[in-house]
Amino acid sequence: SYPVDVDAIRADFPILQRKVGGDISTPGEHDDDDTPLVYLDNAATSHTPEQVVDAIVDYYHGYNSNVHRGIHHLSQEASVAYENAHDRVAEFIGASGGREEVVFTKNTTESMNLVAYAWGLDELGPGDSVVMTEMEHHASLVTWQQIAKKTGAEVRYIRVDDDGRLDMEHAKELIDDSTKMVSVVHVSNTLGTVNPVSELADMAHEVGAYAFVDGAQSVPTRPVDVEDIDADFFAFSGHKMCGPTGIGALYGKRDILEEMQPYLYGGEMIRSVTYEDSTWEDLPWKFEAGTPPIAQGVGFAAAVDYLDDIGMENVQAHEELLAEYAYDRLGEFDDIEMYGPPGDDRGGLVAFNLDSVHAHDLSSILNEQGVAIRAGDHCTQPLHDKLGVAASTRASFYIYNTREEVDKLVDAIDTARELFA
Ligand SMILES: Cc1ncc(COP(=O)(O)O)c(CNc2co[nH]c2=O)c1O
Repeated sequence: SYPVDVDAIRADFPILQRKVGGDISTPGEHDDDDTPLVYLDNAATSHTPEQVVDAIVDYYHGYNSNVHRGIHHLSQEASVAYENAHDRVAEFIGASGGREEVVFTKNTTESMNLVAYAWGLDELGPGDSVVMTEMEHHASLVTWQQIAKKTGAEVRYIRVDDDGRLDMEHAKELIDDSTKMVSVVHVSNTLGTVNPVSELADMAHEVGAYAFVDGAQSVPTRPVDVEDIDADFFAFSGHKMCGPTGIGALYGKRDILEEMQPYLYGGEMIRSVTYEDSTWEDLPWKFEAGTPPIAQGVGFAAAVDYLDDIGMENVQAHEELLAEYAYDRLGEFDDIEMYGPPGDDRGGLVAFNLDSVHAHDLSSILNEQGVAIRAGDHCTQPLHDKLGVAASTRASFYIYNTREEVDKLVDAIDTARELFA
């Protein structure tokens, strides 16, 4: 048994019935596919339930229009749906300020860049520091690294110890009076480590710094309350939480967003424009220049409804059950090296390497058996350098995966082991 009704959930995802293995040059044609799909790449992107697809189709069929209160009926319907989607996402993460504290972006990466450009370029300078961790995703690591180069600020990285957890004594050393931003990943998409973001936010606030949490792997997989954590900013993506691609969110405390200047200019984000200057719309529209991802916003809200119906405590329990099961199964083999904390103390993913088989070769062999996992550095290249490996293979689980699919992963690895023996 599982914390969620896996069979009922799987019925909402027709793609899970797919067979694979045929010619990939004809997307959408599957007549020569014959290998059942085992999808274990959810940290890269999750699948999209019928309920979300239907909401997007209903939008295009029923009330497609540009937003921000055109005079005609369709525009007003679309505006209400798009604005309400902001409220729905805000409610999901415990943002009591509602839509004024949730900016829709393209993805987590754009959310990170919005703060780096709209706040970082103005507020950072020589003598300032931005503190991150060694396990950051490139979305934050490269962004703050480059903004620091432009502004003369310094980036610092909290050490990750041998079992994949943060060295909090080192964090205390790095977060000091020079620190203006502490930007940390909540759940590592490579190690599965769950970082103490509330404690790190407190440490940031003690020195007058902001706390930015990268929630791309946490908002989809566990209950998140941004006000409990007391984050000043929180970023996540719709496509990793049953939503469509092309939409993400930046949560920001209202008074901080109010102070920030936009960094993308154009229509929809202005209140008045003359040849000499312009004034800005209210939050969050000030940060949403141009025609926004309207259909994606509707889909994002439908994805939040879908996950809420399952219950995020149940989503978390299911993922952790599968992560622990996978950690135990893979741990049966001496020729498999796993990265990150023990199986009972991690998010729903396991990155590993099989001795003497390069991650890309292993994932190719697994793919031939229908098992979809990720091989590479998972956009955490510096972390892989630190681990002393060029790449790793990563299995990541979600609400529709089962123990049997973990067993299929283990069997497929066995096939690879024999092939390379
Ligand atoms: C922790 C973390 N931060 C940021 C991002 C960036 O999200 P995006 O802007 O929507 O791409 C990802 C996506 N992680 C992955 C995307 O593909 N493989 C992954 O592991 C992530 O896992």
